[in-house]
Amino acid sequence: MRNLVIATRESRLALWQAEHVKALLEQAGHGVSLLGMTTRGDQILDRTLSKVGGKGLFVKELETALEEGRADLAVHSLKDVPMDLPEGFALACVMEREDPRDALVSPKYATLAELPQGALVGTSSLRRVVLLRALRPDLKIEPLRGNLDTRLRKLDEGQYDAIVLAAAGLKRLGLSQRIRQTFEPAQMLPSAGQGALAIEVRSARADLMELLAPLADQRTWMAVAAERAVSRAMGGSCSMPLAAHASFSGEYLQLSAAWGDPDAGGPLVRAMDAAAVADLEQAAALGTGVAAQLRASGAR
Ligand SMILES: NCc1[nH]cc(CCC(=O)O)c1CC(=O)O
Repeated sequence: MRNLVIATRESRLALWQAEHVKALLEQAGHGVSLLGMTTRGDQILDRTLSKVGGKGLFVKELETALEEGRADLAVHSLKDVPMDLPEGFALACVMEREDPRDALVSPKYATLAELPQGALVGTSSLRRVVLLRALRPDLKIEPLRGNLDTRLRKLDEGQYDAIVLAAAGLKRLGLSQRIRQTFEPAQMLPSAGQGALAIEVRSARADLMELLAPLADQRTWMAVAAERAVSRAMGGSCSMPLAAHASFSGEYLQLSAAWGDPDAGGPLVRAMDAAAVADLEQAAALGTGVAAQLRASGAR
């Protein structure tokens, strides 16, 4: 029996996710321990992430631990993983997806529609800002940063009338009773990879690739491969308000994407397509095609 070390951020959500993978590996007979660490993304709490360097901020320190052999694997919310991993790193697997939708949390109001004119909504992503603006142009939308507990505390202190965040994080932490409304993808399209967990290793570790393969959920992996191909083709970074969501209906993978101009506040550009998809390459091709449609409709 080998001992595996999981590098993880120390937010409650990141620790839950690392513990989840640890439990699965232990069930498979492996010894597992966690190596907790703080990333730049956790330290910078006063600025919108898109302004300070984006997704990589949450994964860099974990990759250094893998590189230095202090850890074997890193567990990430796939949404936070850059489209192209640095040379020498690879995703060993993408796991079963939790709820991919966004959720409204509010002490006072049960739905977005119930919010009064000009109500103050907190959210941390440009994607949510442009999608919220499209649904309710009257709302006042302010940045909201910090881990889940911090965001909920700011709401409870009365700094916002409502906040919008990922349902998956709330559900994983046993906070689903705080969700007042879950937005269907047609209403508020999720971010590429939202709700899915991914395990990153050094590409050279074929032993780990094999050991982790049973944790993969192939259909989730294909769906997020299509979503991430949209982001990649659009030059995706989190400074781009881009949404992409795919789900299977039988053999068919249905992919929708939306892009909004953060400055102009103009209309959203939307695109969708579906195809029979049986592997990651076909899934990525579907995503590339949808990105081309977005561009043809004016997305940059
Ligand atoms: N960017 C932070 C982040 N990364 C992953 C999740 C939620 C869990 C998930 O999407 O898997 C969140 C919180 C949020 O967006 O509200």
